[in-house]
Amino acid sequence: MKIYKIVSMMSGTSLDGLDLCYCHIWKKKDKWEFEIKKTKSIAYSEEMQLELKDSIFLKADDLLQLHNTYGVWLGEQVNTFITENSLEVDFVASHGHTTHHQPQNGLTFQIGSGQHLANTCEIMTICDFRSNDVALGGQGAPLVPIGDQIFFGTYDFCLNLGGISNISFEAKGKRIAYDIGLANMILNHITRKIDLAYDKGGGMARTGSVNVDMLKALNNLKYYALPFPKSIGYEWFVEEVAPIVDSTKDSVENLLHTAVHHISEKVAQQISLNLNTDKGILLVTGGGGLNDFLIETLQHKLGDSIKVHVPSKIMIEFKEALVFALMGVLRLEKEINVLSSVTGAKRDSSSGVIYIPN
Ligand SMILES: Nc1ncnc2c1ncn2[C@@H]1O[C@H](COP(=O)(O)OP(=O)(O)OP(=O)(O)O)[C@@H](O)[C@H]1O
Ligand SMILES: CC(=O)N[C@H]1[C@@H]2OC[C@@H](O2)[C@@H](O)[C@@H]1O[C@H](C)C(=O)O
Repeated sequence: MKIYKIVSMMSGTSLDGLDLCYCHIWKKKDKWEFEIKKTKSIAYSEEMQLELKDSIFLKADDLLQLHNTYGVWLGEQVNTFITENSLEVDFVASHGHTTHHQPQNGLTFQIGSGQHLANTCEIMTICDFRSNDVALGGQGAPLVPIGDQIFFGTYDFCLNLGGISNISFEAKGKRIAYDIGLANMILNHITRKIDLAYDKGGGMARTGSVNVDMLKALNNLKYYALPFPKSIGYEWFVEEVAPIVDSTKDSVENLLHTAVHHISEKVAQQISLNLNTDKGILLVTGGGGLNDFLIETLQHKLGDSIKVHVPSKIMIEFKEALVFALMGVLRLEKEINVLSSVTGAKRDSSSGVIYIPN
């Protein structure tokens, strides 16, 4: 039995940092299985956070430069992670960092040049998992649902509360998934007003109260009324959401409290629309799983028919990185790793570009 040994990396939209995961993945009796062996999170410096956040405004040559230097930086992080833990590695799977995501215009771009990365760590690297699906007319996102199906299929719903919230579930024998909308991106945007990276445990949000006008404006965002397949990027936040938050004159506590109600209301709505059992389990991963106030508010809005399950901190933080490792394995095995039932592409695909160090 072949056991794949992988270092995978994810840099998400909340811009908190880079997640590295070392795992083993193997197939037993036609079923993929995994074990997470080591993990590491590297918080972005304030400078790097700003550089990545503002990358949507860069000129093409500056963006390409960043693509290359960030690729080298990723390779260096792989080297350090391997040395620190004396790891044996077959390949690296890297999501990169999404700077542009406009599937409606036929484009998505994750920086972190695969060739620079592979050359820096001298290990075969698989990355650029989204472009092929967009070329096939799909959203190129979300991609993690293939992992939900293969590794976490016993849950009725899988919810990711990252920078953006997205959900995945089985309906009529098919995996369905889409970005629901806001999550930590809006919460972090609010706390940055007082130079705070995030609201730990939702403690500040808990002490606030709802700003009715802001809640109404957020709930009325056009994206929520669109049918799936659908996905969003940081561009959407800058254009549609930030103006609502920034024009609301209220305390940080009230802004946070309102945003938590909005996030959980939208998630609960999507679940009740797609619930076809009277007792279901919702797996929640992503940093929002560590926001106690958000989880409590969500459970309250969901009522008794769905039990929110928050797994271990490792699973909360590294599930996405783990799934990119699985996607790399599936790519090498020429098995499907992107589902058109989720993205709306012309067909399923085995996506990801393979770079050999040179
Ligand atoms: N203890 C905590 N309490 C409250 N919120 C937290 C806590 N720890 C992390 N978070 C929130 O989770 C965010 C990180 O979440 P995560 O790493 O899942 O996002 P991401 O992977 O960047 O996003 P995406 O999945 O959208 O790409 C942080 O920026 C912060 O807002
Ligand atoms: C384009 C892009 O990077 N999208 C991210 C983002 O962050 C959450 C949500 O929006 C999801 O669609 C996706 O990430 C995860 C890893 C995914 O593809 O499943």
